[in-house]
Amino acid sequence: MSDALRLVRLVDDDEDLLAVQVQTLRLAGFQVEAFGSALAALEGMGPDYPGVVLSDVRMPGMDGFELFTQLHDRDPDLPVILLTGHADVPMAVAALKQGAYDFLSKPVGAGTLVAALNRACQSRALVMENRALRQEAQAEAARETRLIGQSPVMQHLRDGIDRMAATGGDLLLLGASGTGKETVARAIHRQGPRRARAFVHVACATLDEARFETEFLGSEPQGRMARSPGRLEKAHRGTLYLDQVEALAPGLQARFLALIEAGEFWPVGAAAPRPLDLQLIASTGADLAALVQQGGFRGDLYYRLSGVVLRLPTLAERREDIPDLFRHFLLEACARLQVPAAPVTPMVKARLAGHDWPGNLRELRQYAEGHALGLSPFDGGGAGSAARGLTEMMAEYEAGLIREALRLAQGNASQAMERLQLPRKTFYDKLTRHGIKPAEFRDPSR
Ligand SMILES: Nc1ncnc2c1ncn2[C@@H]1O[C@H](COP(=O)(O)OP(=O)(O)OP(=O)(O)O)[C@@H](O)[C@H]1O
Repeated sequence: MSDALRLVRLVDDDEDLLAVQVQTLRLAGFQVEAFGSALAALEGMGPDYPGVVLSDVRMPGMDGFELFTQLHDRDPDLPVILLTGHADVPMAVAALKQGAYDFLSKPVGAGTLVAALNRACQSRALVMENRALRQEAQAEAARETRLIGQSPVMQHLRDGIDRMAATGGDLLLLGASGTGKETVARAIHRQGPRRARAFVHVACATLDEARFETEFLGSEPQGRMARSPGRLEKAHRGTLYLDQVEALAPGLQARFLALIEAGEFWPVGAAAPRPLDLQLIASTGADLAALVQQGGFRGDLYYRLSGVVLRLPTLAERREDIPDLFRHFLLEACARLQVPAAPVTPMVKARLAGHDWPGNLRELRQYAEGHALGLSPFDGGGAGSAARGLTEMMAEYEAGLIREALRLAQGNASQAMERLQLPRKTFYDKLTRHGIKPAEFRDPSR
């Protein structure tokens, strides 16, 4: 049997029979939870129970049929197998019609029992997997973000996304905080052949040895019988996204490298490892090559991860996308917060043009949200207006116009000056005051 969890909740008021069945099933490799009454077996059973139920029908108090009915109400997909004596067959047939998985007539041989439970566990595993995928797809749809932006750097990035989705190769995403690394990783996953499988996000900064074992590998926590699949297993056939890979502790860097080099993982309940099949996307805002030089990151892992690198531009490198992005975030915020669409005032435009947006898309998104709530200047006297005076806003607007002129002139200062109709000295004074360097607007490929 493949990846199915072989977990059985066994219910029988006959202690001797229960003991025999427990032994038979444990020998056959099942994890067994034994209960002497239906009431006890019902305890803690919710729709997320990953196993199956095998119950005797005839029991004092609540009988097996009633137990099945109650379980069926909680989760109609839960496989319940009933063990019946000769006289109970009509009742068992009625239970089948109402959705019981199967019934077995006593006395039942070990082979029949094990085969029926194996089938039930397989069916349960399929249901649980489908539910998990559906949930993931719903969450994905809720998170789904259209990649906004028509700037050349963004077009270039889109080509990279298309290529990576088509090849399914491993990839390193380089970009400052908030430039959209995770969004791009999700876009690659969504466009690629693994879209029906999971996209698993791993925040490397939160991983320590213990969490690597339990949460990532899914190893057995002390004293617990059931192993649950770790994030690695969940990413099998899907995409594994290693966020802030530079934050991976040195010991974990070594373990991680060994794992991807070996290309194997242990699924829950499996007797042997399986070949690991996933698209690995790592992201970093750090200069990993420099970290390697300084001994802060393993060179071998760096080379393994950085075969293909996509660099995400900062917002300052694609200022022409800012108005579209802002409108997108604003509409999204107004819909989410259920407030009327906020107008884009001249002061907002000035801020969009003048500010440097060091926090990139995340900062722009927050600003849009603040504007939707009336917190930006002159939108109703919120926090923003108190913090920023007219002089500051004018300076920002001015800086924005100068940048725009330099961009249109591709860094040529004389042309920019002409556009702005400014004398040379005034122009250069303003550049100094705003810390603007024309060279940054030149096209490096020319
Ligand atoms: N091209 C895009 N178009 C529209 N929205 C985007 C785009 N890229 C990113 N976003 C949005 O910008 C915000 C930041 O993006 P994301 O979380 O992907 O950045 P990140 O680089 O992974 O950030 P960090 O390094 O801080 O984790 C998110 O709200 C995301 O939905």
